[in-house]
Amino acid sequence: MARPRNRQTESLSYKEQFSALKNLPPFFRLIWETSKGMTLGNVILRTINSVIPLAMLYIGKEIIDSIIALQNGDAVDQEYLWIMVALELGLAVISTLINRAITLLDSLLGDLVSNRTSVDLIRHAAKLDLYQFENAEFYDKLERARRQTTGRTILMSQILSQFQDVISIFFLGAGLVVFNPWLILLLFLAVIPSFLGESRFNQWTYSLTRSWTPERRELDYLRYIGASDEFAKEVKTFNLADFITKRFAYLADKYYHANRKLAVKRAAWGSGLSMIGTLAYYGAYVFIIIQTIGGIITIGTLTFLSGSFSRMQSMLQRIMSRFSQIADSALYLQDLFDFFQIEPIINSKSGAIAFPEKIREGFRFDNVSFKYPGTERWAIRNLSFHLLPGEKLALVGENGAGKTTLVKLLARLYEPTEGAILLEGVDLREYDLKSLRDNIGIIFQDYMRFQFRAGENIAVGNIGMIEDAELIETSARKSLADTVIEELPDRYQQMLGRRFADGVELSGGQWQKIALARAYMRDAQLLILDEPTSALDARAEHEVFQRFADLIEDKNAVLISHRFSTVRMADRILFLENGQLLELGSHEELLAMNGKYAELFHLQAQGYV
Ligand SMILES: Nc1ncnc2c1ncn2[C@@H]1O[C@H](COP(=O)(O)OP(=O)(O)OP(=O)(O)O)[C@@H](O)[C@H]1O
Repeated sequence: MARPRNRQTESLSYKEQFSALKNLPPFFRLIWETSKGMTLGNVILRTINSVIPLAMLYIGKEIIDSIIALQNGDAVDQEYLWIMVALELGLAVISTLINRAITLLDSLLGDLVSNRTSVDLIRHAAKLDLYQFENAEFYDKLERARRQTTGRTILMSQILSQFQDVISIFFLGAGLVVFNPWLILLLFLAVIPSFLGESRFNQWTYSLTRSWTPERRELDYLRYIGASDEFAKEVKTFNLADFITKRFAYLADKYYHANRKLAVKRAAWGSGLSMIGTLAYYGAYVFIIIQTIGGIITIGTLTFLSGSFSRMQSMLQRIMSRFSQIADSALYLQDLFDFFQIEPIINSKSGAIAFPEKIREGFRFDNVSFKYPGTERWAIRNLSFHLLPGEKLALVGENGAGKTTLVKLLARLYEPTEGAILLEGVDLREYDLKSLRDNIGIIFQDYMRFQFRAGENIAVGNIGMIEDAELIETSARKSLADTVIEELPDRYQQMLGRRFADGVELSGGQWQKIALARAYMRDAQLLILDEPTSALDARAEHEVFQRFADLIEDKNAVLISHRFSTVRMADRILFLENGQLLELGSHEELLAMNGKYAELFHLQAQGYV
């Protein structure tokens, strides 16, 4: 059972927390660029709203003083009083409307920002290298970044509210200073302990959440396998529900306890520290009452001052605790920006050359060796061979021999650790990556079954041509997927898979025919089929490959198959063992050699393999 690893539990320093604020300007830029109009509208409305509290308090003071003057007979004209009441009503109405508009803008803008971040995240992830996806640390980063795409709406309104409250407090403070500047000092002293406490706890929470990223990722994974269509079949037949729940409960419980400890501590300290603020308020209140009794200030001023003191106190507390929340969110934001900082290693060089229009010399493996990042074992070792122009080469070898690795190197999904792969005598690394990818089509054994429409599932082979129905249908005919599609109720418009409404599930072999059609969607000069036909019966596979070889004419092809009846159709066969070239030649040549290929061929012919 997975146990929490050694985690870094110490919290971040105040300096680190403050330095995270540097993420706010780029974040604000992101909001601004998402919608200038909404951001501006939001800021204007909040600025107007921030003056309202002071205006309301002042009008309240005038109302009370007017009433008292009328009662005492110091005044007879009620007009001023009613004007003030009407003004207060007007302000209350305006404030309500503005608040509603702000909430609306916040949520709309928040949605747009989160959509935009998600799009950027998908785009950036697609740019990264394949090996980066095979690294757990990378997944943690990706996971943390992914979580930031939706949660940041709150941060946005927090920053804007902060701006609004700071202006409000400035106005309220000005009123208070006129009366007694010491009250302001008292106010600040009262909220500082609570602020420091809050930010300390925020740092602890951040450290805790961060150090638990691998477990939270595992929890998400367990939740997913425990309740998803993809796994339902095996979870049921193997009776895995208990195993998954126990594993989930163990991890979730540990996380809950770690979290609870902190939450309880936070609540206890939080209430103690905010009590100091309450005491300060009542201290100031007593002082103001004494001044009123002494006749130094009017009752209206008393309500104005106590009102503005109390509002300022709660506002200041809010500003301070919100500040630490913002700093905290800014730390999380760091995860998002960190992810965007990760750059792929496999890139086009400046001055990269385009893929040749027609291959004349072919591909040459020049003493190529390759280790997967983070592993010690050579997956490919000292491999040298020449793939001639137009040649159809079959790769054979036992499981784990390195066949898929070889084609991944050929498509530059990875780069050789040693040696080089040359195309037309030039290192593959010198070619423009996009032009290279456009000219190499691969269908992997673990190709994706997209829960899209049938036509779209074929179009993914060359997504730029998704509107070209004729090309999609021709590709389907070439891979024999047309017979599958003809039987679907909505034909090319048929939703595939069971995840969405009216989806139709296909058999393994039917899916493979659809996936194979992707290879025909683009005019690639090198086509690679990495066992995408394993679910077809031997006759169908033979037919598919025969058609494939005929249809691609003079283009290069690399085929991987465990069926010798298919393999023998290739011009030459490369036999790999432990990443090394064991035998290379035509079917007849290899049989004559009477080596490993011949041995396996005869075994299969007799029905033993
Ligand atoms: N992403 C990876 N990270 C680390 N090692 C890997 C990775 N993919 C494959 N390997 C290792 O590299 C070796 C070659 O694997 P490869 O997938 O190329 O074999 P294969 O010949 O295609 O096998 P099969 O016939 O089973 O598809 C294996 O030992 C495998 O464990």
